[in-house]
Amino acid sequence: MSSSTSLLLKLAEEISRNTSVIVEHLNRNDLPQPSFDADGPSHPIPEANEELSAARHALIEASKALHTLAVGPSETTRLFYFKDIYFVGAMQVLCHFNVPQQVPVHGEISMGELSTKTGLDKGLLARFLRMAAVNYYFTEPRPEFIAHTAWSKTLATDPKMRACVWFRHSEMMPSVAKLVEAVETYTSSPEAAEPRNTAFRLAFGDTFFDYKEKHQDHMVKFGQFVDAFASGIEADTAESFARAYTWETLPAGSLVVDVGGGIGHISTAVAQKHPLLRFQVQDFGDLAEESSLLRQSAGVSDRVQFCPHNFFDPQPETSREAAVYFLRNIMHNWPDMDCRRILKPIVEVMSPDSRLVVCDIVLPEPNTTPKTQEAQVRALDIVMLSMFNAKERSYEDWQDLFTSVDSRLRITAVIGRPKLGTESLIEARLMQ
Ligand SMILES: C[S@@+](CC[C@H](N)C(=O)[O-])C[C@H]1O[C@@H](n2cnc3c(N)ncnc32)[C@H](O)[C@@H]1O
Repeated sequence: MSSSTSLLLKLAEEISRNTSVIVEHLNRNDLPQPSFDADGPSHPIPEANEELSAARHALIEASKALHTLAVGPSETTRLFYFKDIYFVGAMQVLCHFNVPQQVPVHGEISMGELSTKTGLDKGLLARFLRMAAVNYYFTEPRPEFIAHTAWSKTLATDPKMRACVWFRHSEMMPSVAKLVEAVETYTSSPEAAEPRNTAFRLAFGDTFFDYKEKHQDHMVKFGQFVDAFASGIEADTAESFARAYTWETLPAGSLVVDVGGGIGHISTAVAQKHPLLRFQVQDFGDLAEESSLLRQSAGVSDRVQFCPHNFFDPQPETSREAAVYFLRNIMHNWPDMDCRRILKPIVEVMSPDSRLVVCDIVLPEPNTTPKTQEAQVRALDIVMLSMFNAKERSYEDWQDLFTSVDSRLRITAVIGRPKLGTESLIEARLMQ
C-alpha cells in the first residue's frame, strides 16, 4: 500500500489540519492553549464558534480512529475497557475520601500529608492516585508528591463534577452489570414493556425514582450530576431553546404549556426572550415553591404560572387549546406505552393550530454522524434502557409513536444541529 492510501497517514493529516485551525484561532483571539497544567482552561476550545466546533469534533473523531488503529484489533479486544473500569473505581475511591479537595489548587502536597488529611491509607492512596494520574487526573511532579492537573482540578472545585464520578460508579456500573440478566428475564415476559422491569431494579431492588425517594443523598447527587451533564452541552441550554424555535411566529398572548417542566427554567428563559407569550409549567406540586423563587427572580411571574399536574391525568381546563405543548426530556424516560398515556391527554385538548414540541434526542441513521457523537446518543439509549426500560428514538420511532396516539399527529419540523447540540426540537401538528 502506498503512503497516499495509508489510513494512518490520512487520519494524521486530518488531525494536523484541524489542530492548526484550533491553534490559530486560539492564538488570534489571545485564548489559552489546551494544557494538562492545573491552570489550563477547563473549556479550552469554545463550542460557540461553528468553524472551531467543527474542527474540534473532526480532531476528536480522527484521533480516536488513529488511536484505535494504532492499538489494533487484538489488543483492543483483549484489554476491552479493562483499564477504564478500574480507572472509574480508583476515581470513586479518591472522590469518596475527598482527595481532590485536599490537594492544593496551586502547588503540591506530600502523599503522607494527604493520607493524614483524608484518612486513606498512604499505600492505597498512592495506588489509586497513580491509576488516576495515567489518565491525566493528578500528577506526581516528584516522587510521593501530588499536584492537580486541569482535569483533577475540576473535581476539587465543583461538587457537581464529583457527582458525575459518583453516579457513574454508584448507579450506572451496578445497573450495567445487570443488563444481561434484565434482557434474559424481561424480554420475552408479558411485562416486557413495564417501566419497572429494569437492570436498575435488579441491581437496587427498586425502581430508579422510588430508590431515590428512599435515599435522599442519592437524589441530591443525581440532581448535581444532571446539572453538570446538561451544562456541559453548550448548545442545549435553556437559552438555545429560546433561540432555536420559531417562538416569535406565535400570536401575541399565546399560551405555551411546559409539561413536566420541572421548576420552569426553560419556560422562564423563553419568556424572557419572548415577552408576548404566556407559559404554564406543569409538574409535581412540591416544586411550586422553588419554581416561584425562580420566576420571581427572573421577573416573569406575571406570564409564567406553575400548575401542579400529573401528566398522566387529563389536561386542566386552563391549558386547553394552547398554542404549544412543550415536553423536554420527558419521553425518553418512558417506554412507548407510557408515552402514549402522556400524549393522549395532550392530543385530546389540541386544536388544529396547536403544536406539540418535543425536545429530546433524534437518533441518527447509523454512520451518518461522526462516531464519537453517535457514541454519546447510543450510550444514552442504553442508559434509558437500563434505568427506565425506556429508549432514545429515531425520526421514524417518533413518527410511529405520534401516529399510534392519533393518526393525524404528524411531524412538521425537526430542529437540531447546529442550532442545538445533542437534542432536537420535534414539532408535530394534527393534520386534517
Ligand atoms: C428529566 S426531568 C425534565 C424537566 C424539564 N422538562 C427539563 O427539561 O429540565 C423530568 C420531569 O418530569 C417530571 N415528572 C415525572 N413524572 C411526572 C408526572 N407523572 N407528572 C408530571 N411531571 C412528572 C419530574 O418531576 C421532572 O421534573
